[in-house]
Amino acid sequence: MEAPATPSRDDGTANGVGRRPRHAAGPHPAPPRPQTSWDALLIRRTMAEIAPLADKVTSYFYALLFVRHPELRPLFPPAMDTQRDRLLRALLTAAEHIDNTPVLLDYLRNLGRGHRKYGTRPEHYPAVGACLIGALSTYATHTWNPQAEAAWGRVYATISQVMTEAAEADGRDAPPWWHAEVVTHDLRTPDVAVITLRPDQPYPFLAGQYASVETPWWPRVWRHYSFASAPRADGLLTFHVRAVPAGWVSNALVHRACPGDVVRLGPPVGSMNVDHATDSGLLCLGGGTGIAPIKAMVEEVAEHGARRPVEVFYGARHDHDLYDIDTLLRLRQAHSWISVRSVIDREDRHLHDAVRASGPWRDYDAYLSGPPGMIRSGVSALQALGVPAPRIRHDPVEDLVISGS
Ligand SMILES: NC(=O)C1=CN([C@@H]2O[C@H](COP(=O)(O)OP(=O)(O)OC[C@H]3O[C@@H](n4cnc5c(N)ncnc54)[C@H](O)[C@@H]3O)[C@@H](O)[C@H]2O)C=CC1
Repeated sequence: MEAPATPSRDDGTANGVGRRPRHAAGPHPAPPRPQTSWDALLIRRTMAEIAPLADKVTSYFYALLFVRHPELRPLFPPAMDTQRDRLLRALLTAAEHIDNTPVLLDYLRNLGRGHRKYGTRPEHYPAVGACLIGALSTYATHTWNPQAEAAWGRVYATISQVMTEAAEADGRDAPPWWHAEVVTHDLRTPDVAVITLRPDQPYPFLAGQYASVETPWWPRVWRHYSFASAPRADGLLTFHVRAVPAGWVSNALVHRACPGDVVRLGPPVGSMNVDHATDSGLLCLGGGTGIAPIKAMVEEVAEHGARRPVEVFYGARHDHDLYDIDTLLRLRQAHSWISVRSVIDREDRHLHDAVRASGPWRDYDAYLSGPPGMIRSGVSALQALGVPAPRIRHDPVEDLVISGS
């Protein structure tokens, strides 16, 4: 059901799909899962049947949509390859969380808000819903029946209602997108740029969040990047971008963008934020350009004024990949309670090994940001050290799996 171009991060192993609701495992444990409803069972049955045919279902869905509604084609990016994966992911997400109302609502509201920048309007939803049901009924030949169709109809009606209401409410006090001018472009390595932008109007966000970015060279192709600084008094925003092979947006931002160019930004999203209600220590693992939100959060803690232990582990494959170490070292110099350790890959020692060796970390809130493999190995190392899962926070790993384009 996910309509136009949901952004993906393409600086590395991109996060190719709409962010899933299982946001940063936060300090609050997830509520117990309610009993599975009949609709949820029917939805999951369909999903299980179409899972092996995902490619066919998504191609058929888009073919139906563009044949029946050619006026919607311009809302989507010129190349639909990455887009194809997103549809199924959004469906799986909705299906997976259908009985977990607060989580699903949060996800759908963000999705609705995020869709404003694509030009999605309320009247587009029934068109998408009819084509979705058309595609599912064509491929879920064993499980499709009137009950399944009714269940999908109800669920889709809820999804579209929540999304349109959220978009409408957001429209009362926020623009659908922001224009932002490149103010500085600093090529720190042959493929990593630190870019500073000046939005055309105030852009409120929290350290740890991210935004989707569209360049003028690839209209309607959006990618996620995290804010690399805490909110600043001058309103400027900073992003770290690595140009990845065949990464449209990342290559444009790293190798083409110059001061004076104007990009578009979607609204801020993400819930990997610092909890200022506690004074627990922060254990931060940043790998490669994943250091961006970690730096933003450390700056925020510093600005907040409370002295709490902050232990940063900055992982990189080679020395020259530690492109932002000087900034972190300056922060450490200014605040005695911040510690910064860089960890260069060795055959027998990676970032998670270094973190494990310096444990136990049981009393810390852990924040991880970087490639999916790093997040997974970091999380298992921390869990093995006894850090409770609710204290381990990161953006959803599933979103980091699909490569950007
Ligand atoms: N640019 C941004 O704003 C943000 C980027 N990210 C993500 O961070 C990643 C950064 O990519 P690169 O800079 O190319 O990082 P990279 O591939 O150079 O790796 C950085 C660190 O992660 C470790 N690592 C990589 N793969 C691993 C694996 N399979 N198992 C264990 N450790 C592993 C490396 O050892 C190294 O310490 C991308 O996936 C990007 O999507 C995440 C948040 C923000």
